[in-house]
Amino acid sequence: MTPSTEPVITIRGLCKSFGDLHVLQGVDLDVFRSENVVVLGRSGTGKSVLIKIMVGLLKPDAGSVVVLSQAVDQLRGRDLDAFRRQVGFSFQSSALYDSMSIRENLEFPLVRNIRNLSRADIDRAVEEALDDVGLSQTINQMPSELSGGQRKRIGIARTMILKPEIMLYDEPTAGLDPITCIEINNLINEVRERYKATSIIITHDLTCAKATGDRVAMLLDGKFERVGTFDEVFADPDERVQQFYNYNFVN
Ligand SMILES: Nc1ncnc2c1ncn2[C@@H]1O[C@H](COP(=O)(O)OP(=O)(O)OP(=O)(O)O)[C@@H](O)[C@H]1O
Repeated sequence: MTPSTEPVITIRGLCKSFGDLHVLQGVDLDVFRSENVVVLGRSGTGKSVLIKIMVGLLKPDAGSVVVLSQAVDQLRGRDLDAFRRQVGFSFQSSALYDSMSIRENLEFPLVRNIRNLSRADIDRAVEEALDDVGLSQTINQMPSELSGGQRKRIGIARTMILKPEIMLYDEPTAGLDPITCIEINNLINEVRERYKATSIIITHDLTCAKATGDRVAMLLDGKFERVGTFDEVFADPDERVQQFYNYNFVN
């Protein structure tokens, strides 16, 4: 699928420091509708800070972040709540509630965010979301009974059940075996095909980056100094870029 030329996320001159620690130092990025953009960067380079600013959990020191035509740092109260429903955040830990069954985990965001849903509507949405991730059979199981890969898939289903326009994936393949990683990569691509969602994928896993990213943006010294296709970015002889590549495949 070819992403459109309509930007749904526009970041300009974004800066964020914590005391003397200058984490983001002028980040610029456009993300287009239905595009998968992978954000790469070493630990502590500010990937999570960037995502938190994008969903209004942190305030920038300078610069602008416009998501779905809204200036995120201006949003308050109900507007911020409505905005966050359009942006799904799939956490690294899957963030499932261990004391709830898979059905209850999937019902939770629906009941919390959408009023006046009938029992039949809820059942249909849960069944569809589970079917989308190929785990219909787990509906009455508990999270502890599932594998790490299955929990990740349920986490993605739980985020997708609200049909967000934008998906943010934080380390979607961390801690999974290579075959399960490939399944998750395929699922990320399927989500985009099925829902025309726009996705930002934070990862250290270059196989994931290559498989899912239309473009890759590498955070170096507080900026996206390298943005392009996977092959374009890693063709760069810059030592920092090559080091990132080599450590992924050698160590
Ligand atoms: N609320 C905060 N207060 C102070 N420092 C913070 C805060 N949030 C993040 N930082 C610091 O900002 C830097 C960037 O953190 P961030 O979590 O964005 O890194 P990251 O690139 O996501 O790393 P990783 O790949 O390890 O998850 C870190 O040095 C972190 O300690």
